[in-house]
Amino acid sequence: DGEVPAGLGLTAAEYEQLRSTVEAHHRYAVGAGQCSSLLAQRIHAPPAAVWAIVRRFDCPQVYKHFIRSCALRPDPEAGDNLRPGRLREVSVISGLPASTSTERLDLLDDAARVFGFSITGGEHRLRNYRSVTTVNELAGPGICTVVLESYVVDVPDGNTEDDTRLFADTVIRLNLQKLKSVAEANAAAAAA
Ligand SMILES: C[C@H](/C=C/[C@]1(O)[C@@]2(C)CO[C@]1(C)CC(=O)C2)CC(=O)O
Repeated sequence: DGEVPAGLGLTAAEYEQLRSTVEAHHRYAVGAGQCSSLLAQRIHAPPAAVWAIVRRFDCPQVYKHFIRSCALRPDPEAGDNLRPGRLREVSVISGLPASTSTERLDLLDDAARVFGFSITGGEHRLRNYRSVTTVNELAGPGICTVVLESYVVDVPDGNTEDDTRLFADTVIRLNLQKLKSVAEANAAAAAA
């Protein structure tokens, strides 16, 4: 399908560079009563520097809003290593329709720069939330990294699909903007 998803903020030529990544990592079997979305964030920092932030399953608060604390569940075999299956306990700031979240690391591929996690529990309304984030280099003048983040989630009873997507998209868009700020500030400091 040659179409370019609307609302990504990418040109057709840019999307062509990302199409294989989208098809490999950002496609879901979206069931009845679920919704899914794909967001993109352009970042003027090297992909390796952006990936170094995204890959930190143990401290998402570096680039996410609303998080009060995050603690990895101890894993005697893994120690400090981040590997699929690892769990984290997130607590969020007050004022949201949520208080805690238990999340599982699904994917951490340093070579392909693919990160994925699922929400397995907690006090919130996003059931069966699963997301994948990829960090991609865009060819072209100057350094440009495009982060793609997608998810699939159950639509809670009483909510519409559009409301659920708008809520999750809004949180993710804010997180991606913070990731951009942090990564670009780090790159500027490194260049100084
Ligand atoms: C949408 C998702 C996060 C959602 C939350 O982390 C939570 C799991 C608890 O607080 C939230 C910030 C909002 C909410 O209601 C459910 C984005 C992400 O973590 O990458």
